[in-house]
Amino acid sequence: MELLTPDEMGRADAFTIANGVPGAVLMERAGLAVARVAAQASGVGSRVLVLCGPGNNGGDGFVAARLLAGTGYRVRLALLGARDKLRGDAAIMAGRWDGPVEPAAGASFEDVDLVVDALFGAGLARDLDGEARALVERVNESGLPVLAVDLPSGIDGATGAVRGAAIRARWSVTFFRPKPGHLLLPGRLHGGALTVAEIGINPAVLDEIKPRAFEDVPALWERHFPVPRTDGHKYMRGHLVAVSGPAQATGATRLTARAALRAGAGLVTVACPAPALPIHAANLSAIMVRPVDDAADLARLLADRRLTTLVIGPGVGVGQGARDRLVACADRRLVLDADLITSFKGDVDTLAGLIKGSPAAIATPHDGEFARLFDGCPDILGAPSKLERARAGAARLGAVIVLKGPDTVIAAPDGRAAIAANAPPWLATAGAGDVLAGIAGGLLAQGMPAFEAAAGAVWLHGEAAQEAGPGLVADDLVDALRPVYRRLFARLGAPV
Ligand SMILES: NC(=O)C1=CN([C@@H]2O[C@H](COP(=O)(O)OP(=O)(O)OC[C@H]3O[C@@H](n4cnc5c(N)ncnc54)[C@H](OP(=O)(O)O)[C@@H]3O)[C@@H](O)[C@H]2O)[C@@H](O)CC1
Ligand SMILES: [K+]
Repeated sequence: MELLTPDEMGRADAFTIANGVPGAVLMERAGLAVARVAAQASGVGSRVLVLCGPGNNGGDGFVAARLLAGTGYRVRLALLGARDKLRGDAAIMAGRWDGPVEPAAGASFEDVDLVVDALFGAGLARDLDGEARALVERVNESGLPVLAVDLPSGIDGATGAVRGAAIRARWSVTFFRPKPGHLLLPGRLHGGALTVAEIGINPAVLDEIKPRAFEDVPALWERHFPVPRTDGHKYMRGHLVAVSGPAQATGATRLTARAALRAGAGLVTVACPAPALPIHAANLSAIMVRPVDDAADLARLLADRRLTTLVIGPGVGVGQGARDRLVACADRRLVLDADLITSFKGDVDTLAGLIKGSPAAIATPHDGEFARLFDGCPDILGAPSKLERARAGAARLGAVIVLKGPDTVIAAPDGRAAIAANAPPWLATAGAGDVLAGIAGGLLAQGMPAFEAAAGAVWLHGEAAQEAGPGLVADDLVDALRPVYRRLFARLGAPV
C-alpha cells in the first residue's frame, strides 16, 4: 500500500542493484510482467506494436517484444530516437532483440491489435513536445487498446499531471509499488486497470526510503479501528455533538449525526438553535437534541467533559456565529467542515491558533473550501500536486486535512498522506460530505487517532457508496455502512 514517487522508486532500484541484483535482471523481470499482462489482454497470434522510448522504459519494451514474439505473437517494434543512443540496460535489451526496429515517427497503426506503450516512465522530465507528443496523440487517436509500461507516457508519476499530452491506456503494469500518479487524477483516468508486479526489489528498501504516501486501504488504519467489545458499553465509545444551523438548514446536521452514530459513536447529540429543535426532534430517534442558541450556550453544554467530540460546519452558516462556536469547543476532538472552514477564509492562522489545543482535529474541505481557507498562501495553493497541496495545508493548519474529490487526499501535519481510489462517481451528490464528516467524527469519538480516523472514514464512505450503487442519495450512505462494517469486522476478526 506504500506509494513511491519516481525518485523513491529510482532509489529502490539502485538499492537493489547495489545489493547484487543486476539492473538487467530487474529489466528482464519487468519486461516479463508486461508480456504476461499483454498475453492476458490479447490472445496468442495477435498483432502487437511495441513503442519504445529512449530510456529504460523503452528497455522494458524491448524485453516484452522479445518474449511476446517468442510465444507466438506477431510483434512489430518502433523506437523513438536513435538506436545507437540507447544506454546501459536498455542498450543491452535492444541487443537481445533480433527483429526489425522501425522509426516510431512514421509507424503505421494499421493491422494492430494491441499497442504496448514503453515510451516514457519514471524518467519523464519535462512536457512532451515535437515528435514524442505527436506520437502520443496519434496513439490516442487510433483508438487501439494500449498497455502502458510503468506509467502511461506523459503522466507524471509523482503528481498524476499530464505533461503536454499523455497516453490513454486500458491497462498499466507498474513495478514493486504504485506511484502517486497512478491514483491522483488525471493520471488514474489515463492508466486503466493497474497491475503491480514484483520484479525482485528487496522490500527492506522501504526501511531506507521510509515512504510517506500510501493508498487508503484498511491495512493503513485497521490497527487503530475501534471494534466494539463484548464487555463494552456505549459510554466507552464516546459522546459526539453535531452543531446544527438554524431551522431552515437542519438536514446536513442530521446526516452528520446519523453517520456518526452508525460509525460507532456511543452517543450523539444535536446542538441546535431553539427554533430548530422541534424539526430535529421530529426526525431523530436514537439521537438526542439540545437547544444551543449561541456560543455561550455551547460552552455551557460542553461543561460536561464527557462530550469529547464535535462536528461543526455542515449547515452551521458562514460568519462570526460559526467562529464563536468554534472557540467554545476548540479543546475537544474536532471535525471541521463546510461553513466553518469558509468562515475562516484567508485566515488559516487564526483557525490554526484556535485548534492548537485540540487533541485530534480533522478538516474536510473540498477544493473550493481549501482554496478559500488558504487564500493568500500561494506556496500551498500552487504546490505541484493535490498530494503536496494537502500536505502543505495540513502542516500550516496543524490538523489532518481531507482534501475531497474523486482522488481524496488525507494528509497529516507530520507529512504522512493517503490517497483514496475507491469512490465511485455517484458519490458526488448533495450531502455526501456531511455524511463523511459524521463518519470521521464517529471514529474520533471512539478514540481513533486523527490521521487514521480520517483515512478510515474516507475509505468507509467510498465503500458505502459502492455498496449503495448508482442512484445513491446521501441518506443511503448511512444505511449502506452496515454491510461495509460487517465485512470490515469479519476481516478484523470481530464478532459479526
Ligand atoms: N532503473 C532500473 O533498473 C529499472 C527501471 N525500469 C524501467 O525504467 C524506467 C525508468 O527509466 P529511465 O529512468 O531511463 O526513464 P524513462 O522513463 O525511460 O525516460 C528517460 C528518457 O526519456 C527522455 N525524456 C524524458 N522526458 C522527455 C520528454 N518530455 N520528451 C522527450 N524525451 C524525454 C530522457 O531524455 P533526457 O531527459 O535525458 O534528454 C531519457 O532518454 C521505469 O519507468 C521502468 O519502466 C524497470 O526496467 C525496472 C528496472
Ligand atoms: K510508458
